[in-house]
Amino acid sequence: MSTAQIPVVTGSRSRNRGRRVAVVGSGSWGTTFAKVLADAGCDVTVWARRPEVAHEIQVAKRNSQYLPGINLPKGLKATSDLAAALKGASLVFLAVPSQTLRQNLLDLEPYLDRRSVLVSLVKGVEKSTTMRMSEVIADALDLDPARIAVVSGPNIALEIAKEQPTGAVASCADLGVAQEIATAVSAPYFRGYVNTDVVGTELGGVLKNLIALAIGIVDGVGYGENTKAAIITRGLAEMTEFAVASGADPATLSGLAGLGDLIATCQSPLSRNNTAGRLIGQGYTQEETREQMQQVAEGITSVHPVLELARERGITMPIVEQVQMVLSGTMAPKNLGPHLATEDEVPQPELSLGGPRPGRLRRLLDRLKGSPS
Ligand SMILES: NC(=O)C1=CN([C@@H]2O[C@H](COP(=O)(O)OP(=O)(O)OC[C@H]3O[C@@H](n4cnc5c(N)ncnc54)[C@H](O)[C@@H]3O)[C@@H](O)[C@H]2O)C=CC1
Ligand SMILES: O=C(CO)COP(=O)(O)O
Repeated sequence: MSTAQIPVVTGSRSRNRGRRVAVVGSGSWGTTFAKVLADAGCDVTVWARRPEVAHEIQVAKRNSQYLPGINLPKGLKATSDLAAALKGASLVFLAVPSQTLRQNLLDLEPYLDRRSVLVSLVKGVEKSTTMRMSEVIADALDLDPARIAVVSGPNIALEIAKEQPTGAVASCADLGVAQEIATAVSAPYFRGYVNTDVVGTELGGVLKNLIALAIGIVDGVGYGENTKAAIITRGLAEMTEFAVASGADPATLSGLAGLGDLIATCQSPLSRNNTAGRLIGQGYTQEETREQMQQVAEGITSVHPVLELARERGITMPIVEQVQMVLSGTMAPKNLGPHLATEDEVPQPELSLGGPRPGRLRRLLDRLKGSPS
């Protein structure tokens, strides 16, 4: 079993009794995820970099900067002391910006229990190395793959903080560990699914941000639903081809961590990537957009490394390339469109389907298996 998404029974409160977990990062996702874990019955401590944020969560059960109006569970604990946060935690969920993760890992290493599992909730790649977050964890801490996992899905933080139902995929090379994580996160309004395709699950979250930037850009220009539907459909094809060329199972990209997250992020005005794209489409510069955004928009940092990896893997990503051109100011936002083929690409009959290209995927899979294409 590599990619089938197996739901884990909800209502796991009793199964999670006494399960100590930590969440590193107290922005919108770290705080929301800590609430999910607490509502699933886990004993949760969230680590905040800023003592005043830890104090507000611990005492007032609020995080007014990132989740205004949300009451956090009574039992949720918070601290700015990493050692205290990690003490006894069997699962350590990481919800910090992708570019700071490596340093955060080095900071937490001295306090990490040898048996605890590190679970990335982060949807970016490290710019300086082009590594996915699970690769950064392995590289920084030299851990066995069975101790590294990811959780990803259609998870707009504020909606989940309001207990609107959704789910996510917990993925680990060790299926038993993935099941344990899915049980830990299964709250009444949040369902955990499992697979062992870490690459596909993780890349779904990274790549949908780039397509959401494109959607925001054309939204900012004023284009309507046809353009957006075409970008989403062709975007999924680009995501799938890139992921498969990276070793993922194509089925993962059709699931919650791929298509599911793509839909949520492209449709929601709450998405930071979508919002950043919209500002750029409206004519703000990248610098002005960064200044206006109070939160992390991972896609902006991921565009360059993803295109670098695509080139290495012989993949064309026309939409992502256009996003890069708009961001760098070499293409006007109004010219971004779902151009189906670059000039040197002769459309094959299968392109007329407009969706993922089965022939191309088969050739990519053959190439990875070492079969003649
Ligand atoms: N917000 C959401 O809906 C979701 C976010 N994610 C992912 O979660 C990750 C974290 O994003 P958010 O919580 O949304 O971001 P955010 O912008 O809401 O919060 C970022 C947090 O990181 C902290 N931070 C900044 N520099 C830091 C450093 N050097 N060390 C430690 N912490 C630092 C900030 O103080 C803040 O608490 C991102 O990769 C994002 O893609 C994943 C799913 C949903
Ligand atoms: O990953 C997310 C939803 O699943 C959040 O997307 P944004 O980072 O664009 O807000």
